Amino acid sequence: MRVSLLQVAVDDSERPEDRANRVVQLVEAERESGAELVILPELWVAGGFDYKSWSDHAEPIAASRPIEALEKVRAGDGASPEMWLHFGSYVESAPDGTLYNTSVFRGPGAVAAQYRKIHRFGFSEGEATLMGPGEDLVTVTSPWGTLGLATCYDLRFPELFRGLLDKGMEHLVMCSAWPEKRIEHWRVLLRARAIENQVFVFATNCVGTNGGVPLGGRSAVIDPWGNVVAEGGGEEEVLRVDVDPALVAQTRDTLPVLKDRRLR
Ligand SMILES: NC(=O)CCC(=O)C(=O)O
Repeated sequence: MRVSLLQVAVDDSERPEDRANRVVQLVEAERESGAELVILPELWVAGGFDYKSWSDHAEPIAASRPIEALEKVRAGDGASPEMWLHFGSYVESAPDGTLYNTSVFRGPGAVAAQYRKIHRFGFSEGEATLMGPGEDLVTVTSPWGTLGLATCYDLRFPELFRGLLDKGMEHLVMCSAWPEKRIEHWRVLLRARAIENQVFVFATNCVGTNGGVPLGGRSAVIDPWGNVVAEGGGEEEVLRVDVDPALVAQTRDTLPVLKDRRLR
């Protein structure tokens, strides 16, 4: 399973359209490198903390130009296999006008999923006041096993991941815009979610300064035993890993703690 995590710089100094064009090229390069699954971060076009611009970027998922451009790269020209792509998340405008922080995931053929972030960050401002909460847990069936989707602040709510586990999750795919200030929480919680659910965690964060908030990077791949397979630094970069998805079943057989769960 060859996975690429694109730790994108989402700087206030770069125009979102320029960033979108740049990221399409980065994804193209991952396709050429042989990646099977590519994962982008949270709100990488509009910016996770540039709240004031969100209404300018809000649109239905079906009308998003960055998604349309990335979909062409994902699907390819038919000469090589279609990729699996987590497009990151976007400011979705729903038909009733509500905004959501919505992740888009697509794979070969008809594989398509959308996840509206359930836990909104910001307390009395930002996402918590400007966006609606998602209601549904989302999993995707893949050749490597069942993928569970989650976004950033969700990481602090372990019951969400138990819910995904009960839906068959074997690998967790996360997109984030997690600030540098609390990056040690991110690092600990990613490992905790991997260990307690015995899953691979593939978590892509942003870097750069967005809405004046420095973002922390440290995108990571954690195996089901809790080992850090790869971890990013604090600059834009691509993490490329080749992992064996069978490690999930092996870990669950070796240390069958999930069979001892008593409360559901
Ligand atoms: N974009 C987010 O959800 C940020 C979450 C965060 O900063 C935190 O949980 O701390």
